[in-house]
Amino acid sequence: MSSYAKEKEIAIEAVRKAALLCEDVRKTIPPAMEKLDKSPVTIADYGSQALICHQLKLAFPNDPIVGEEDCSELKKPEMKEQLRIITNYVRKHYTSDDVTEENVLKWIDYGGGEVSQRYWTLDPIDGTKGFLRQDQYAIALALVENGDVKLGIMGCPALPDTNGHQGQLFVAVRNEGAYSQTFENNAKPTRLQTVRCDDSSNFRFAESVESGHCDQEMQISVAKKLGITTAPIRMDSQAKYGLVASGRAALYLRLPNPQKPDYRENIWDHAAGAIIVEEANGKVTDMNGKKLNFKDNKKMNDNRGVVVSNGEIHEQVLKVLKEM
Ligand SMILES: Nc1ncnc2c1ncn2[C@@H]1O[C@H](COP(=O)(O)O)[C@@H](OP(=O)(O)O)[C@H]1O
Ligand SMILES: [Mg+2]
Ligand SMILES: [Mg+2]
Ligand SMILES: [Mg+2]
Repeated sequence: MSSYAKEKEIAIEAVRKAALLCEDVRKTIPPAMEKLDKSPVTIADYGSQALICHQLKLAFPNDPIVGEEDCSELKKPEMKEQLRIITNYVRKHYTSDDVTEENVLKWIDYGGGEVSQRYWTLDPIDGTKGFLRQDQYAIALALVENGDVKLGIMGCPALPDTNGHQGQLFVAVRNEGAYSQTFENNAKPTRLQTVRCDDSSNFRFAESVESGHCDQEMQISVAKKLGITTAPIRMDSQAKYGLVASGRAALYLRLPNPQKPDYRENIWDHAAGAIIVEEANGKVTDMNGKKLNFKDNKKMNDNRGVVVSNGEIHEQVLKVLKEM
C-alpha cells in the first residue's frame, strides 16, 4: 500500500479531468490572453486550475495550493465573456452541481496558497506557448512536505509513448518508483528507468523550444563536450522530464538566458518533473549542483538553471559546466 494512496488517487483523477478539458479547448485553437508580465494564458489554463484546485480542496481542505494562475485579470468587466466560456468548459468536464462563474473564480483562487510545511504546487498548463502552437504541454501537480517532493503527477495529453499511443500520464511517489500510463481509467502503469550511457540511440539531450527561456547556444556546447552530437530534442513544458525519466533522452539542460539574468525558476515548473526523474533513477540539480529549493518560496531564488540527467552522467555534466 502506497504511503500517499489517497493523495495519489485524488491527484490522478484531478489531472485526468483537467487533461480532458485542455484537449477539448485545444481542438478550437484558443486565443491567448496576456498577463501583466506579458506571458500568455488561455481559458484552458484557468479551467484546469479551477478543476484541480476544487478537487484537491474537497479532499484536503487544510492543504495550501500554490498555483501559477490567479483571477485578478479575469475579474475585470471586459473579461466577462472569457469567464463565461471557462465556466462552460468546467461544467462540461466536471460533474459538480455548483459550477457557477462565481465559484470558478473562487476555485482558481484556491491556488493562491503559500509555500508551507505541507503544500501542493500546480501548473495547470505548463508550456502555454506550446499549447498555443498545438505542440507539447503538461499539467503538473506535486505534493511537497518539508521541502521534499513526495508525489508528482504530470499529464502530457499530446505526448506519444514509446508505442506511439498519444497521451502519457506520469506518476511518482517518493521511494516507490516512477511510472507512466495512458489516460484511460485503470490503465496499466509501466515502471520507468532512465537511459544507460551505452544506449546510443537514446543518448540525446532535450531543451526548450523557446530560446528566450534558456541558453540554447551554451546548451549545445555543453552537450558536445559530453559526446552528444545529435541535434537536441526541442520540446515545450515539463514533458522534457518525462523524456529523461522514460529513457528517451539522457539529459535536459535549462541554463539561464544571458539576456534575463534576474529570472528565477518557479517551483511549479519543476516539482512534479523532478520527482518523476529522481524516482526513475535520474538526478536533478541546478547548474551549480545545488538541490532545487522547494521549501522557501514560489521562486527558487537561490538556484540558477536546471540540470536533469539519467544520473550516471550528472557529475560529468556539472564538471563541464564548472569548466565553462
Ligand atoms: N526567462 C525564462 N527562463 C526560464 N523559464 C522561463 C522564462 N520565462 C518563462 N519561463 C517559464 O518557462 C515555462 C515553460 O517551459 P519550457 O520553456 O520548458 O516550455 C513557462 O511555464 P508556463 O508555460 O506554465 O507559463 C514559464 O514559467
Ligand atoms: Mg505561464
Ligand atoms: Mg510552467
Ligand atoms: Mg503554466
